[in-house]
Amino acid sequence: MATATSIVRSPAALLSAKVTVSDHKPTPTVQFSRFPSKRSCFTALLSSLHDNNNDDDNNNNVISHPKPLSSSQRFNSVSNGSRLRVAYQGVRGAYSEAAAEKAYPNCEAVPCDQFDSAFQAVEKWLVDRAVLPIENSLGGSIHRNYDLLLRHSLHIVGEVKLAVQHCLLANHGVQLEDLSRVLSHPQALAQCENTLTKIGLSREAVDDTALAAKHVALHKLKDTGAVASSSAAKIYGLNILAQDIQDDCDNVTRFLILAREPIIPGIQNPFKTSIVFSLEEGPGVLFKALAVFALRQINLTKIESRPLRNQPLRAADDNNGSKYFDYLFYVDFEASMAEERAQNALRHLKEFATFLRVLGSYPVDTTMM
Ligand SMILES: O=C(O)C(=O)C[C@]1(C(=O)O)C=C[C@@H](O)C=C1
Repeated sequence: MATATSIVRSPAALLSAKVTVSDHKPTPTVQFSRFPSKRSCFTALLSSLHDNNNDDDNNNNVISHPKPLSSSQRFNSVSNGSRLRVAYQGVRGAYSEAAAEKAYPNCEAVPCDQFDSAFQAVEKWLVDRAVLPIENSLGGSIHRNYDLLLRHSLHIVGEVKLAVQHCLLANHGVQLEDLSRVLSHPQALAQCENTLTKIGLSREAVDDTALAAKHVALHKLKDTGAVASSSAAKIYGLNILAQDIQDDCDNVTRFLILAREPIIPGIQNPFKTSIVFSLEEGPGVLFKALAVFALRQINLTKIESRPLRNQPLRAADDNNGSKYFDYLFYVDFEASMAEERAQNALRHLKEFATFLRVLGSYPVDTTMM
């Protein structure tokens, strides 16, 4: 199993935190001797690297001239032979760590306290990739990551589907009847909604499933359990009271793999492309947008709409004082950007979209089909 390192939040650990940037960019190893106590490790880490990066950017503008990866490179280690560093949100034992290891079996999985920190870790060259959840078959979309995809400029270079099997965990000696409360990530609580209602436990949300397990173990709680993985049970020394407590046995979370550079899209394997666009207000405009794919026999696998945050409302053209909500549309379609039909579809969409960005064209994870 890959070891989790470096990006930590406990102040004690910060005293010895050491981060080595293992990719092509010659940013030096960063060592911390001391941090202001209340400041998050990550924030301090970023600002300490900021000056370095600025210098570098001014000199050779590395970040604004990305070097595309080939699609086969997705599974390799970095070019200098060291292990790929992959950021995930959560602590050891989180499903996201398992997803990072499924994507890159020999990687060094790097925990981050927030999704945003994982994005920034890639952007600041602290890690090589980030693996972040985007949707779940029971709980639906992880909206925060949709929003972050647009706020940051990373590229989607792959996807990973992970079967999520939740357990109800408690300290040794604690029985189901002793529990009145359960902690977990909101998605995990939503995926076990029916089971938890049947048992009659109150729910409390924390940042990730493994953190819930860690908290229950650390504080030796007797009335509180955690919904988390069997590997979290092992890591934090908890007892598994019940297994497979998700509301449907087919519980799958889809994660995106993010990198600084896009991959060169291929046509040998099934590819998927993710885009985001906005449209003028008007009857049938979304219908017209989706038709650019239907006309070319391109199958859509996902559509998600999110409010356009910097311009959430738009006045109606007829000047009657009414206002519309403005939206961004995220669409995944089954074609590679190397295919002419995909290029034509996007050229067509561009004729009337007010904004369009390709988030990535990447191989489909076929392991769960
Ligand atoms: O809390 C975790 O263990 C996570 O990795 C996060 C997360 C999510 O955000 O959806 C990942 C997979 C499961 O769907 C539940 C939680």
